[in-house]
Amino acid sequence: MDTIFIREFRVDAWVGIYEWEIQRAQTLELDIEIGIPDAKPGTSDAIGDTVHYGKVVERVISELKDRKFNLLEALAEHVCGVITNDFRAPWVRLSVAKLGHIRNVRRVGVTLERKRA
Ligand SMILES: Nc1nc2c(c(=O)[nH]1)N=C([C@H](O)[C@@H](O)CO)CN2
Repeated sequence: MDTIFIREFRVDAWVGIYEWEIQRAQTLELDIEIGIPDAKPGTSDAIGDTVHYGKVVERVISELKDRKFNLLEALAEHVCGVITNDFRAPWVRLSVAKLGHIRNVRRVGVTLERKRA
């Protein structure tokens, strides 16, 4: 499957189980791969035949602005749902990382892969 990628996408979000995380938003780093149906946009050359990556970035920022999650898994599930349902992507792989949370570890997080139902 052809894919679109969005890498090292930094976004502020409310996520975590500890008091300091509940009190303030933190910056996460997302890597997103989005399946696109087939080679159609390569031949049609039309933005309407593909997923507009700029719109995905805007939408993810707005989805995470005011929602609160305990777990990265739940946040990632929500974002995968938006991409498969609202952007009609057949497949998505999303990694979400917290930065500098654990000594000696630059990033910790989760990766989810989902297909459109
Ligand atoms: N599998 C997970 N483990 C942990 C998560 C999580 O979202 N998924 N979250 C935390 C805390 O919020 C932590 O990141 C604070 O530093 C711990 N483990």
